[in-house]
Amino acid sequence: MLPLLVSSQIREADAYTIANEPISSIDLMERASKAFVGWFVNHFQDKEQAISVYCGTGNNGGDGLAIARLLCEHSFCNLSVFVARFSEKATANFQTNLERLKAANIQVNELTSGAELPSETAEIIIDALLGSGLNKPLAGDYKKLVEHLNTIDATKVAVDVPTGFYTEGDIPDDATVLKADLVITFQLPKINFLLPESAAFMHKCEVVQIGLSQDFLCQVDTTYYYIEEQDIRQIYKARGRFSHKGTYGHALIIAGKDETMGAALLSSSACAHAGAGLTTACIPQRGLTALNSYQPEVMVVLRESDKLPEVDWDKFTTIGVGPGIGKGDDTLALLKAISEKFNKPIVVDADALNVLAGNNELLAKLPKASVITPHMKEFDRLFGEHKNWWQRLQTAKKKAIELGLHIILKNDFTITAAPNGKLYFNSTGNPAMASGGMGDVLTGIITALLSQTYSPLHACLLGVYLHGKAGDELALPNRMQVVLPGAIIKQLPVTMAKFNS
Ligand SMILES: NC(=O)C1=CN([C@@H]2O[C@H](COP(=O)(O)OP(=O)(O)OC[C@H]3O[C@@H](n4cnc5c(N)ncnc54)[C@H](O)[C@@H]3O)[C@@H](O)[C@H]2O)[C@@H](O)CC1
Ligand SMILES: Nc1ncnc2c1ncn2[C@@H]1O[C@H](COP(=O)(O)OP(=O)(O)O)[C@@H](O)[C@H]1O
Ligand SMILES: [K+]
Repeated sequence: MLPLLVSSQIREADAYTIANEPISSIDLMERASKAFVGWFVNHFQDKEQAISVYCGTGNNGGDGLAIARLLCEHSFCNLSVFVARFSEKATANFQTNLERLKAANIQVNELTSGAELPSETAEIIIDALLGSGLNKPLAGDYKKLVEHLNTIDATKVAVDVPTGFYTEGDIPDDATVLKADLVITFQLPKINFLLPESAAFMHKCEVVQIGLSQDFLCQVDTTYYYIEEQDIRQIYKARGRFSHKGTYGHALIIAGKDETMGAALLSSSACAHAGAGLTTACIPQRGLTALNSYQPEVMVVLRESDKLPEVDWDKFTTIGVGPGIGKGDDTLALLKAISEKFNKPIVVDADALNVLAGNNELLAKLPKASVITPHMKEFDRLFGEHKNWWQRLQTAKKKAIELGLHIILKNDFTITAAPNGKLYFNSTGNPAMASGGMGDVLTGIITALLSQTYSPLHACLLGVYLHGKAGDELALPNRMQVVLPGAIIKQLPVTMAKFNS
């Protein structure tokens, strides 16, 4: 899995690579700039297009100058280069690249403090003003320049980080940030790129490799990881010969009420499709016919509204509870019964979470290492209002450790917070999946994986990945705007089949 680093660790990774590869700092910058240009020339093929490159005087600016020189070498010669001379400071690599640019006879325009900003007609603006070295909100000349660039109707491509964007931590509400159409970032996505607040400042992000030390990246101590297909391949277990339904456990889905029976159908159907050996749904009588016709493979334990269902708890490998179950006292009674009678990890979602929000002491009594799957609103109901996603990450980490639970915070890049204090970002899923019932399917999948004796952490990582991957396989090739939960369910065995080799 990819470790995600905060900016101080990125600097350490640069320094470690320079010292141990070894490679000089200027050559590392050249490599980064070549990686940027390599991606750029493959995707922007019109060499006549007017391009303006705006450079600061730090290393991000140094990249910008090197990029301008390399683009010229690739025959992009309708180039204008601007250096923002807003401070006396300049890094040695910036200086070297300025000299190289001048030696290549490329003209540089200097923008000085307070001077009038250039009128801009370029079709592409490359932003190399500030990168991961940002240490305070933009103010004064930088702020003015970025505000000016934001008014210009051009395609904006940021080098590494959009100027003014905080790569980790809180992004102030009133921050001035360059609005990039595309960010070509070095080596690793930056943590805040994966949070919804970034949407206002970047439309798309591409990661290019610059060869930072793998030794460093393998041993770095970080909280944040990005899960990729190769990690899932290691987690996924193909079915063995001589296995039978007993091998894959018996999952109990407790869900549904009259008005929201669909949630029970979706989660129990997803559970069966994701490979539980047996699936039983605990639902009200009124849902029986619907369930039998929708998914005849699923068995039933009936539930009356004012009475605890008669469940032979020991019979089940795991439980998924909550989708469409309602927020009544009967849900509370059920959760209490589960916490007293069941001691293997379970999945708790939706209304069951809303009931827990009013009965926080019960959260600590859930079976050890259980999984809760809140979306943002459910998360805030459980743990209090948060002003942004960075704060939610910190709470998720703290609560996962404190409660000994796995917290799946659902989002574009769904985050699993584990009791080991680590946060894992998922890399699959797309906006076509933003439709009601999608979370119910996820609950069914994770319950099925627990039933198949995946560890709770692996069940979370694999479940979230497969759910998003099924959605990607359906939506992306056909540019579909909407994929319904039922379609994801049907796709699951196909998605899983690809991991069987
Ligand atoms: N050898 C290396 O260290 C490499 C660095 N790279 C580039 O270097 C960048 C980081 O470079 P730097 O650390 O020089 O930092 P930046 O170029 O991001 O910033 C330059 C300086 O601006 C000042 N600054 C910060 N916030 C400011 C603000 N709000 N207003 C005005 N000035 C402000 C700081 O003193 C900072 O050091 C990366 O984003 C990447 O583009 C790449 O070339 C890869 C290799
Ligand atoms: N834009 C998106 N990108 C990736 N995944 C998404 C997106 N929108 C929704 N999803 C996924 O769909 C699911 C929605 O869950 P939830 O909000 O609980 O739905 P519901 O309550 O309707 O069942 C989550 O797993 C979420 O990650
Ligand atoms: K930048």
